[in-house]
Amino acid sequence: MVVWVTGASSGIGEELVYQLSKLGVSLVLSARRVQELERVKRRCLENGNLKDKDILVLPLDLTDRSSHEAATKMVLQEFGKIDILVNNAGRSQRSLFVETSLDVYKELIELNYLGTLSLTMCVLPHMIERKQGKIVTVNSLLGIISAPLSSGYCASKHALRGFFNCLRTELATYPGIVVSNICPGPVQSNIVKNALSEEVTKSVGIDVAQSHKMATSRCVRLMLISMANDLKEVWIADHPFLLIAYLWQYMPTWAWWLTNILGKKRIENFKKGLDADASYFKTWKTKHD
Ligand SMILES: NC(=O)c1ccc[n+]([C@@H]2O[C@H](COP(=O)([O-])OP(=O)(O)OC[C@H]3O[C@@H](n4cnc5c(N)ncnc54)[C@H](O)[C@@H]3O)[C@@H](O)[C@H]2O)c1
Repeated sequence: MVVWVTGASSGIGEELVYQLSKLGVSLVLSARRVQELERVKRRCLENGNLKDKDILVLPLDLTDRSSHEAATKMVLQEFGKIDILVNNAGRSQRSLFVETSLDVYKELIELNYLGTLSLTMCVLPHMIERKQGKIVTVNSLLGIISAPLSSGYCASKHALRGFFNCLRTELATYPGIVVSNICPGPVQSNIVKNALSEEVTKSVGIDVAQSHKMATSRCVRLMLISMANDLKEVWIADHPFLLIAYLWQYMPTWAWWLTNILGKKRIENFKKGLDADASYFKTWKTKHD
């Protein structure tokens, strides 16, 4: 199998290629920083069952849509096929709408939404020709629910979920092509550190507490099980996050009431310069450890 993973230089994407390398699939590692991708490749070779020729480092900026066709051709030249495209690259947001430049919203849509669509558009004709393949998109619980300080991120992830649910129905005549939305809750990674803030040139930039988040390895293991079983949508989270997602799905009026209460605290923390999530989840975790 040939698996192409975007955002393979960090977090969920990085862990995903480590676990995939142990399964003996050929890998294409994409992100913007070639040095980081080379580091990840070296670790895949050290820990996995792959040889140098089985891993292609392919630098790619998801927002540079004009480069996506050539990148796809390069993968096909190298391996002759693409079995799975994992649309994983993305950025989050930590800022209030009233304080945020419209450019931040544009960037989140360009990267998380249009960049993902563009790469999918390049790869899909090849899957249609072979009548098989998997398009796996790392969405988020924030593609289902919404939380304050992430309005642009939520919008981009909701858009992605709507798009891929629609694409799946357009591909109904190709039952060998699987379209899968993976929706994790909080997972340990650099997502908050790399999140956009009020200006497009400004990211959060600091390490935040991660102990209330799911271990990256656990999230990726559950992703792989979902992929192996062709699941169409997967919610990967512990409680209370999973419970909140169920509330949003089945009892939205209650969910909005609860989100207003929790959200108020989140905004307070943010305004004090604290990590928006850590303080109240720390209390919850201590009670339940
Ligand atoms: N960590 C979480 O809590 C969490 C929860 C739900 C969903 N997600 C989603 O998981 C995916 C991976 O995020 P992560 O948590 O590993 O964060 P991360 O910041 O550790 O990794 C993000 C990856 O995307 C890449 N990337 C960013 N901008 C890019 C661009 N313009 N072109 C190409 N690559 C680019 C980064 O280089 C990095 O490799 C994202 O789509 C994110 O929305 C994360």
